[in-house]
Amino acid sequence: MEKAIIVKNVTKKYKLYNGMKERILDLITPKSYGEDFYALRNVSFEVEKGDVVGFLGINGSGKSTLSNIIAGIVPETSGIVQVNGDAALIAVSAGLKGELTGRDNIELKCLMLGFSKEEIKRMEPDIIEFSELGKFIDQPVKSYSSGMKSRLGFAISVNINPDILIIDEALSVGDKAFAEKSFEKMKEFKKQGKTMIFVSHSIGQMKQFCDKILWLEFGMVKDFGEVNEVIPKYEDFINKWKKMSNEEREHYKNEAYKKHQKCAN
Ligand SMILES: Nc1ncnc2c1ncn2[C@@H]1O[C@H](COP(=O)(O)OP(=O)(O)OP(=O)(O)O)[C@@H](O)[C@H]1O
Repeated sequence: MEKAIIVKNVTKKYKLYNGMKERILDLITPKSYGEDFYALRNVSFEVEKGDVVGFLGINGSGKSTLSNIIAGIVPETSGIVQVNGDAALIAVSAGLKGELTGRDNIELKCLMLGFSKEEIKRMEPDIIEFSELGKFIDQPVKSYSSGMKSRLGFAISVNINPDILIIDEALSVGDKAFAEKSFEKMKEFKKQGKTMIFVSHSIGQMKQFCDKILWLEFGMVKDFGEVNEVIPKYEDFINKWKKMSNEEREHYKNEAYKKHQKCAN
């Protein structure tokens, strides 16, 4: 099978600073200040062409970090990321410039992706229609609600028709009607055999839409496999997690981060 995405031993390290002073001191004497924080640790998985893979995990598990790395927006600290084709990320307001109008953002994003002015003029009416922004298309994006930004981002990304589509929580901010229309569009793409990554907290949508699930837990791969195998395990975990006290959750989290160290050694 042809691979669309190969992720091998990917780690993303951030520095956490205790206040502005530490941040500035670290700029002067790099690596002396701040605490290392691993948003992802040794993440490996492969996506076959035409597969729809859902990223699942509780808040802060690294789903958006990994999506951004695959989309080429955030650099990995180490490891290998191979993406075979154009990848477009649809995330809440990803890549939109607030000072520019919606229409200018369409042009800018399409130009950056290598479309000619003529091609953009041809695509523009479909993008505007899909976005349902009406006259707001000529207003600066900074005046848009998060739902409006998400609609514009979604409309641009689906109309440029990329090989790989990465949808990060973009359906959760729009209204129900727009989310349903977008979900239908995604199903259409799936039928066409497009490769997709879908980040959502909606297990129902995952079951309907995804072939495989990557379950991330505190930056590490907890499981990767067929939807029917991984989702029941995730649901069991969520039920346990819901019943845990704050102390129990903290303990669970600390144990997970200890595993980080082990897998790095
Ligand atoms: N620029 C940054 N600097 C420091 N830490 C960061 C940065 N970006 C993300 N993180 C941390 O990395 C971890 C993973 O974040 P990420 O947004 O990828 O998680 P997520 O699974 O998408 O969460 P959610 O479900 O809440 O959207 C979090 O602990 C977050 O605080």
